[in-house]
Parts: sequence; structure tokens; C-alpha cells
Amino acid sequence: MPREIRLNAFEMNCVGHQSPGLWAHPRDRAWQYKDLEYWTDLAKLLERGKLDGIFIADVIGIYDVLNGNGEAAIRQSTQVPVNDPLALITPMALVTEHLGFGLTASLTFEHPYPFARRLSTLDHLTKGRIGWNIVTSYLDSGARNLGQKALGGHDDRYDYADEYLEVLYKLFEGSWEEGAVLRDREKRIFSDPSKIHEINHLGKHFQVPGIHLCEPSPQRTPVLYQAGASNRGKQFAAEHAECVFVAAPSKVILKNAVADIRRRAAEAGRDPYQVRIFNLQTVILGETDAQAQAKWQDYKSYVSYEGALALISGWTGIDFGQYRPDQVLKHIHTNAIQSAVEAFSTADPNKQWTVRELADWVGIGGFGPLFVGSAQTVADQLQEWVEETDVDGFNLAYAVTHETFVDVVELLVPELQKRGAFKTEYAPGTLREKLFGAGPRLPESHPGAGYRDLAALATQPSSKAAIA
Ligand SMILES: Cc1cc2nc3c(=O)[nH]c(=O)nc-3n(C[C@H](O)[C@H](O)[C@H](O)COP(=O)(O)O)c2cc1C
Repeated sequence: MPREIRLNAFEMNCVGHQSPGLWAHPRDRAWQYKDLEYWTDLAKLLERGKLDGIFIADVIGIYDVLNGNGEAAIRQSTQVPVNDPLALITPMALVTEHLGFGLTASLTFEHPYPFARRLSTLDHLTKGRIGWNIVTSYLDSGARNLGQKALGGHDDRYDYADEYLEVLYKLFEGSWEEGAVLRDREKRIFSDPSKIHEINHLGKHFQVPGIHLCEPSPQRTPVLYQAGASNRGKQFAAEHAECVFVAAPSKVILKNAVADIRRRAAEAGRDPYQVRIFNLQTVILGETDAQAQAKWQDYKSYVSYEGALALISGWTGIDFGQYRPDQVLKHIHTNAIQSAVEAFSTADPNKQWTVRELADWVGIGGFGPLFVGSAQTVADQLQEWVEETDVDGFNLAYAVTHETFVDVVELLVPELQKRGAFKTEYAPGTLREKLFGAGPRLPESHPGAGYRDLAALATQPSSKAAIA
């Protein structure tokens, strides 16, 4: 029996997400991101294809590392202009019943107390279809506009994130007991104060004495996504994330990354297969291989070199404007090279990557791999990657929207279904139930479940809550 493949659509509330320059393609609709219909059409399409979810990226800040300014990003609409992703979710929820929503939100820029209320509200309104992609941000330009000189230190951001999650777990899991909401019309009691607890969080970064403002939502804690690439980031993911998002360009790198994430999850006392891992992936499909190849050639002619460099420079913090296009990556000051670029320079000892080749790669679908072909060809490749790397599924970036997703729904999904590798019906229930086949709440082995009984936590001097 082939393994089931999970698929999300990867989007962003902007024009140029992962395929810089392709906004200029005559069939691309990304410029309509400001219209609700763009999003409701997409949500209906994805649900027709039984995709697990739409995963919405977000950044606060502009890509201003290339040449020390944001001009290339602005010219090429490289993730700027960018609207807030949160407002997209309720209209998409209204026109769908099963599609999951992965919302990216940075914990660096918003206090956990109002943010907890936002997430609970969305979990209520979507009937438990919310996931949260926990990001700590990587653009200094965002931090500067919030009155900070720069982002905090890399590992410090994850320490901060640990405490942020602790506050959220207390609010979501511990503040309102089961049965706290009575809605008892006869006694005229809506909620029972004896079952609603102040969380009394006194920590290094946050003081949150009160109760959660929302009654428990279907999942309480939304499904937690994370995409840490560093050692500290992967550790954070192993402890907290239920779904991990990676951008591995080759099978060898993906296989190592998946094994590493599962090993770390097991070390953190969790079932390693209770962590779903998705790789970034782009597919260009046609009725035949030749048609798909022709589509790819057409798309490629729209890739923007400076847009691609703006993205890579923003992601890595390295100004690629200082290098010639034919400069070999391996020779770029290696001590500054960050994991993603390093992956390219070391992936294949027989290949030397130049700056131009890296920009071409990133030009369609960012750092993730690109498969081009008929549904049969691409399905073969996806299945091969799943079998050989143990990855659970893919976050599909688009080249041209909605065209890429129409091709996925009309060509790829039926082929995978025919092979028994993709669901033909959604599982019932919340996003967590659909993804893991268990209950709507965090499993007992997840650290967040440890905050369900706040009173008991407070009496244990060694507990995190007591220390806080
Ligand atoms: C595929 C992928 C998608 C990501 N999407 C976002 C995003 O939408 N917003 C964001 O601020 N960071 C995003 N990130 C960045 C990660 O949250 C993280 O900062 C990055 O992978 C570096 O990891 P590290 O901080 O552990 O080194 C993404 C990373 C990957 C690999």
C-alpha cells in the first residue's frame, strides 16, 4: 500500500512570494491578492482537490539586504507590498468545510495575550481548522520599525519563543477547565468562575496574571507549525512543533533533515511520527511531459534575477549584490554562509554552484526543488521522495497562480488518488484530527498538555510555572 502524501498550498498575502518576477506573466493572478475573490476562489479550488491546507507565509519588514536597500524588492514586488494574512482566513473558512489554514505570525512583534485571543477567535470561527506557523522573524528592517535597533540574537529569540509558548499553553490549555461554560439559562449562569483560572505567569519577558479572554475553542491550542533550520531552531521544533516545514533542495539533505527532526522529537519524549514534516516543493504540470517542459520554458523567461537575489540576500543576511553572477558559492566567505546556502554549496561534490545558478534555482519556488512533467512523472517523483526520505508531504509553492494550483487539483491529485497515495475524502473533525487521526487537542505527550492543571503546577516547586 503506498504511503499517503499530504499536500498544502503555500501562499502569501502579496504579489511575489517564492517565484520572483512571475507576477508579470500574463496568466498570473497574484496581483489580485487584494481581492477577497482571489482567496475564496483559491480556497474552493483547494478543497475540491482535497488538499490538507493553505499555508500562508508572512514577514514584517522588507528585503533590504541586497545592495543595502529595498529597491530591488520594491521594483520586483518581492514580498512587498504585503498585507496581513489573518484577515484572509474567515472568508476562506466561510466557503469551505475542511480546508486547514496555516497562519504565519511572528511572536517577535506581538504580545502573547492579545495574540492568544486572535488565535482562539480564528479557531472558533473555523471550527478548529487553524494552524499557527511559529516564526521568530529574520528581517532586521521589521524590528527597526517597531522601535528596536535590530532583531534580538538568534538563540535569544528562541528562548523568548519558549516563554511565549508557555504563556499561550497556560491560556489555551489551563485557564478554562472543561465544563467551565454552563450556558445554564435556568440558573442564569453562563460560565462558572470556579472553573476559570488566572494563569499568574510571571516570567523573564512576560507578566500575564489574568484569565484567557476566550472560552475553549475546538482545538484549544492550534496545530503548531515551525520551520527552524538552525540547531536551536530544530530543538525548538522538536519540543513544540506538530508539523515541521523544511526547504531541502535534494533527497539526501531532506532525508538527513527528516531523520534529525524525528530523532530530536523522540529525545524530547514525543512520538517521532506525531510530527508531520513537509518539504517546500514546486511542480509544473502538463498533459504530457513535453507540454510541461514548454510551460516551464515560458515561466522561466519571466524570472527576475534581481528579485531572486533580493530574496536570497534577505533570507541569509548576505548581500549577494557584492558578488559576480559567475562567482562560485563555495568561495563566498564561508564563515558567513548560512545553512540554506551552505546546503547548495555542499550538496553535490561534483557540482559547483554559481550565484547565477542559485538565483535561477530560487527563481521558481524558492529554495525548494522543482519537478516538471506530466502528472505521472511528477507523481513518480513525489512518491520516490516520500519513500526515500520519510517526509510526510509537501508545501506546494506556485509559479503562476492560480494556474499551478489548478494543475495540481486537476492533474496531479487524480493521479495520486488513482495510486492510492492521496485521500479521496477528508477525515472528519478539526485540522489536528485530520492530520493525526486522533483527538482535537494536543496529545498528552506534548509539552503544552502539561499546562492543563495550573493549580497542580503551582504546587510543584520545580515546575516551569512555579519558576515563572
Ligand atoms: C520553507 C520555509 C518557510 C518559512 N516561512 C517563513 C515565513 O513565512 N515567515 C518568517 O518570518 N519566517 C519563515 N521561515 C523562516 C523560519 O521561521 C526560520 O527563521 C528559518 O528557517 C531559519 O531558521 P533558524 O532561525 O532556526 O536558523 C521559513 C523557513 C522555511 C524553511
